[in-house]
Amino acid sequence: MNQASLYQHANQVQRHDAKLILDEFASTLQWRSDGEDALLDVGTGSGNVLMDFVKPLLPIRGQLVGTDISSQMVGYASKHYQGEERTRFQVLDIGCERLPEELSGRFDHVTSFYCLHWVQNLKGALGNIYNLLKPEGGDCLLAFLASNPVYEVYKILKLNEKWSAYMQDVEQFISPLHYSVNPGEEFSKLLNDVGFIQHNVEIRNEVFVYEGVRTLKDNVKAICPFLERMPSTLHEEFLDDFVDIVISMNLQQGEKNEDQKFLSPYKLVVAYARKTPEFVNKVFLESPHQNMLRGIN
Ligand SMILES: C[S@@+](CC[C@H](N)C(=O)[O-])C[C@H]1O[C@@H](n2cnc3c(N)ncnc32)[C@H](O)[C@@H]1O
Ligand SMILES: CC(C)=CCC/C(C)=C/CC/C(C)=C/C(=O)O
Repeated sequence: MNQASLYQHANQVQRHDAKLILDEFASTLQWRSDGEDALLDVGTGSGNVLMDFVKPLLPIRGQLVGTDISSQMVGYASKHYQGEERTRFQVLDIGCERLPEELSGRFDHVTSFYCLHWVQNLKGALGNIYNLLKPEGGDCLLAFLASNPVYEVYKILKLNEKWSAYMQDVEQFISPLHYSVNPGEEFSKLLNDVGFIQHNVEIRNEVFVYEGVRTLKDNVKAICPFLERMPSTLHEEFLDDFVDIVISMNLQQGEKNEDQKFLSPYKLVVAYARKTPEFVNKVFLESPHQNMLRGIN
């Protein structure tokens, strides 16, 4: 996905989920007492989630780094938010073999919203998130799709000879947890494997309602990796076929008029993890969030 301005204007579900999760975890994140927190966001995209919902939580002297694998996204965010103090954007593939020196071990917090389902090497990405945090401790808040009906729609579209040539590698764009029978347990194990000793992982069953066919198509256009491979003259036909499959999956409500809605039931992984036990022990003694801590492994 490289269409930053499309994404910036058609990311209602992503904004909705990030805001809810940040409201919930704002006081669980372990803010420094000196207000000099450094926070790195993974898969920032066009930047509006980071700037609208994460930046307002950061203390006044905090530093923010937005990162993304797409130089187009980074270019858009840098331009759109130029002049924002203590904020910069840089290209980073969170699945990379070796983290850039200037990022490794520098951060108090790592956040990531709606990115990790794009990364097939989830363990490598989590290892990198662990290593982005300072050696003495830090925490991360991660939210991404375990499953979404969009993946089943892609697989059906690939069977159609009109689209199959553009979709040969469809599995590369399906969440690595989509086929998991217990995505929460699988993700907890990965967090453990890379070194996070304390963590809380939840799988949330959500339903998002897209109001009208244009809203659904715009949201698909903003994230669908296959459209940029085909001539733009085919886009509307591809999207029409997409919508027909959604209807055949009984995800439509109402008829072809103003009342037409599309339901998207999906599973969201929401994970909060801290790096060091000493750090956690201190937090356990001080934290008022007893219900949250009961869930920590
Ligand atoms: C759906 S957008 C989410 C953007 C933003 N976090 C939000 O919540 O609106 C996913 C972003 O993850 C980025 N991405 C995909 N694979 C990545 C990787 N391996 N490393 C870093 N970013 C990646 C994409 O380029 C895209 O901008
Ligand atoms: C009804 C139906 C199939 C809706 C799918 C809607 C949609 C655009 C899902 C996108 C999921 C996704 C991969 C989001 C992202 O990465 O931001």
